[in-house]
Amino acid sequence: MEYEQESLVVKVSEIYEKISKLESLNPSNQVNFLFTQLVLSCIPTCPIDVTKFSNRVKEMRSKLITLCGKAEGLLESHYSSLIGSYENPLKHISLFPYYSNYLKLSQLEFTMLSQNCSQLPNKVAFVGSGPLPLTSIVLASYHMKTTTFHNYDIDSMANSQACDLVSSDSDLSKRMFFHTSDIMNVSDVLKEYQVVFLAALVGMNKEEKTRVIDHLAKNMAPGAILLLRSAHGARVFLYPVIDPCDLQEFEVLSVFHPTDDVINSIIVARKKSMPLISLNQGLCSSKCYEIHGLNTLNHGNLIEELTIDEK
Ligand SMILES: C[S@@+](CC[C@H](N)C(=O)[O-])C[C@H]1O[C@@H](n2cnc3c(N)ncnc32)[C@H](O)[C@@H]1O
Repeated sequence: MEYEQESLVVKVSEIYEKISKLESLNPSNQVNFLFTQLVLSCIPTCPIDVTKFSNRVKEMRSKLITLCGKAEGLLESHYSSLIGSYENPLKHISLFPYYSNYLKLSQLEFTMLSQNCSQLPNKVAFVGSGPLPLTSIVLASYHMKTTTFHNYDIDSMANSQACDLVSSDSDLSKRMFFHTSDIMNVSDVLKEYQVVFLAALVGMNKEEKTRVIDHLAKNMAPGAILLLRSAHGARVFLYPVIDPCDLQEFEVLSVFHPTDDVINSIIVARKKSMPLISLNQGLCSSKCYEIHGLNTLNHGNLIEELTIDEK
């Protein structure tokens, strides 16, 4: 393991040790300080191959992702309650400390979607919308003003909080729907959505996430778009990673790895209409492949059309 990766692992491990000893993951100065330190440590986008980690580091990473997921859920629930206490909650949505990150992430996801869809979708699903469904709210408010959003969450409390945020808004209350279910139990209706968004925290490891992806592949309509969140570089310590080869039933259209404070990578893929020999097929044989980026976004970041040289 090169020096840069080694020192990163040491830093992340030290922060993990402190986080794992916290009494509670509810928002507090101490929790916020540690997770801010963790995120800042994981900003570098130096390529990291998680398959090369030792078992000890793999185990630490898996536990850390779970702790991050719990803390993110508690943070979103905390702010959803606070924002929901106002008469017009959506007018106070920017109280969420990472609202500007969601504005950027949603802008990027919309840009990538627009580059791969000939027209705006009428009906989309967001899987893992949570108590503070910011992506759906931002997309519906600023980018997709005629689209209906069907938000799925396994947690009825999360949906109840989310519903409270939009119920007083004359527009979004008619375009945002919330369904309480494990997405693994949702099948036929999935073929009605032209686009399915998959949240980063649905499936807390590659096995769980690929099970969800395979379920979506089985039930989405041919030609429908799957937009999912992954992680790249040091951010692999915060979220599970999905590689193009994990999307065998899809044609991977573009991959985006942010280099700024937007943490998630974005993958846009289209459900294959028929068994095609696709660009991302066969990548499972060798993990060491390069995705060459074309700097086509004026964000100074990389959006990577899939030109993959298999090594
Ligand atoms: C806390 S939100 C965070 C959303 C975050 N912004 C992201 O991109 O992941 C993640 C939500 O996914 C939900 N979730 C996890 N697994 C799920 C599943 N199998 N089906 C439906 N919802 C699920 C959780 O209940 C949680 O509310």
